[in-house]
Amino acid sequence: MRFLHGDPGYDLTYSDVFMVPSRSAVSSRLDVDLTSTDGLATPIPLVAANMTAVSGRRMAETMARRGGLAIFPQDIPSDVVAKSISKVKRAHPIFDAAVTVALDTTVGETLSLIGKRAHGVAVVIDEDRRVLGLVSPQDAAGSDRFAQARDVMTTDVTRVSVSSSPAEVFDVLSEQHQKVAVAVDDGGALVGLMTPKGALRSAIYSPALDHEGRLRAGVAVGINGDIPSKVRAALDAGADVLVMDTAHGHQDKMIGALEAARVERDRFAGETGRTVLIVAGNVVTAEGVNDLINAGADILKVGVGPGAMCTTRMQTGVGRPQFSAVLECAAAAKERGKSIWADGGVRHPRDVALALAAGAGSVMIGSWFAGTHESTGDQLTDSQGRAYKESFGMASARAVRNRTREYSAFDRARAAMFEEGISSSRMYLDPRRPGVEDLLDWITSGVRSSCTYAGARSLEEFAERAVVGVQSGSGYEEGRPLDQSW
Ligand SMILES: NC(=O)C1=CN([C@@H]2O[C@H](COP(=O)(O)OP(=O)(O)OC[C@H]3O[C@@H](n4cnc5c(N)ncnc54)[C@H](OP(=O)(O)O)[C@@H]3O)[C@@H](O)[C@H]2O)C=CC1
Ligand SMILES: Nc1nc2c(ncn2[C@@H]2O[C@H](COP(=O)(O)O)[C@@H](O)[C@H]2O)c(=O)[nH]1
Repeated sequence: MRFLHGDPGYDLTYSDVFMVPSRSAVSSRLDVDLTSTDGLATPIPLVAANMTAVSGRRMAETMARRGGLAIFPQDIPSDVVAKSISKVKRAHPIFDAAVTVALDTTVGETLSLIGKRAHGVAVVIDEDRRVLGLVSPQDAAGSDRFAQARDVMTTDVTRVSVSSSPAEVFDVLSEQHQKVAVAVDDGGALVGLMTPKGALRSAIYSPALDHEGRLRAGVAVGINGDIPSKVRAALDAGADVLVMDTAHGHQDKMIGALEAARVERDRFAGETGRTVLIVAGNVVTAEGVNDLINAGADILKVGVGPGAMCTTRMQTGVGRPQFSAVLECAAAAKERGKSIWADGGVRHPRDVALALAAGAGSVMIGSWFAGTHESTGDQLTDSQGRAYKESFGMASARAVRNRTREYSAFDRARAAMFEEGISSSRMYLDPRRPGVEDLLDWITSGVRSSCTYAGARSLEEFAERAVVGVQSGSGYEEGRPLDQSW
C-alpha cells in the first residue's frame, strides 16, 4: 500500500482514509480470490470476535460454512467449549443446521428458537430425526403460544438427498415454489436444510475446513491460570487456531503465557502431527509485534481501543487509531514472515477493505455481528417492535464478574472495579441484513469490488497495489448515501 500524497505523519482511523482506483486488468469481481493471507488460508478473511455476546456454536458453524472463522471466548468453561466444537465439527459443511423441535414443543418455544437462525423455520422431527413437518412464524400466527408444533406445522415439506448439489436444490425449490428444502440421509434422517439464497451462497463461498474436512473453529485462552492445561484442553477439543488474549498484549505476563502455550502446542503437534497456529494480542506497535513473535506468536491481534464496546481510550487515553496501528503492525509482522488480524472498530464493509489494504491477513469483527440471528444472545424486541440483541464488552463489569466467578466475593468485586467496557448495549438486527451471512455477502462483495478498483486478483496483491489518501470529515461525509433529499 502507498499513500497518495505521502505519509501524513500522524495516525489515522478507517474513516480518515479512502482508496483511489488504479488501472485494472481484473475484469470481474468474481475473479478475485479472497483467501486470507494470515497463514490459516481461510477462504474469506473474516473472523467473528471472541466475545461472549458474539461467538457461540451457531456463529462458529455459520462463519466456517461461508469460509471464515469464529473464536470461542476465553470465559466459556472448557467442557462447554469442547461440546460446542464437537457440534460444529459434526455439522454438515454445505447444508445449514436446522432449528429442530418435537411434535409437542409449544408454539411459544418454537417461535423463540426460530429467531436463532436465519432460515425462518423450525423442523419438526421424531426421535429418529425423521422429518414430520415445518413450522414458520406465518404457520403459527394467531395460534395460542401454548399450542403445540403438531397443531400448526405444515407437512408440505420439500425433501432432497444430502448428496444433491446446491444447484439441484435451487432448481427443486424454484419448481415447487418453496422457501426451504430439508436434506435427509439414506435412512430419511434430517441432515440440514437449504434456502434458495443458501444454495446461491454455496456456489460463491467455500467452507473453511480442517484436515478431516470438518468446519473449523478457534478458541481463546486468557493469560491467567494454568496455561498449559487450558491450551491442552482447547487443542484436545479440536481447536483449529488458538488465540492468546488480553487487553494489553505487550506485557511480560503475556510473553510468559505465550511461551508456555507454544511449548504445549508443539508437544501436541509432536503427538498428533497437527500444528495449530497461535494468535496473540492485542498490540498496536511494531515493538509489540516483535516481542510477541519472539515469544511464539504466529499471528498478531492488533487493536487497542477501537472496539464498539470499548471504554479504554476514554478511560485511560491509551490506544491508537486503528488504520495506522494495522499498517505499522502488518509491516512489522511481514518482515518476520508473519501476519496480523485487524481487531475492532469495523462498522462498514469499507473498513474491512481498508484493513486488508493496510496489510491485515484477516479482520476480526465483534459488535456488528452481535446484532445477527447467529450471535449467542436471545432476540429481544424494543417498544417500537424492532428486534435487537444485547451485547457487552469483555472487559465490562458484567464480563469481569463472569470471568472471576471462582474468586472470593471481595476479589471479584475488586476486579469488576477495573472495567474497561460497556456492560449492556443494544445491537439492532438490520431488517435488510438480519443474519451474519447477509453481512458476509455485503462485506465480501465490497472487498471484491475494492480489489478490482485496485487491479488486484488476491489479497496479497491488494495490499501491494492499494493507493490510500487522507480525507477531511467532509470528504467522508460526501461518501455517505442519503436516504432522503437534503
Ligand atoms: N482490544 C482492546 O482494546 C481491549 C480488549 N479487551 C478484551 O477484554 C477481555 C479481557 O481482557 P483483560 O482485561 O486483559 O483481562 P484478562 O482476564 O485477560 O487479564 C488481564 C491480566 O493482565 C493484567 N493487566 C496488567 N495491565 C493490564 C491492563 N492495563 N489492562 C488489563 N489487564 C492488565 C491483569 O492484572 P490486574 O487485573 O491485576 O491488573 C490481569 O492479570 C479480552 O478478551 C480482551 O481482548 C479488553 C480491553 C481492551
Ligand atoms: N476496551 C475493550 N475492548 C473490548 C471489549 N470487549 C471487546 N473488546 C475488543 O473489541 C473487539 C471487537 O471490536 P468491535 O468494534 O468489532 O466490537 C474485540 O475483539 C476486542 O479486542 C471491552 O470490554 N473493552
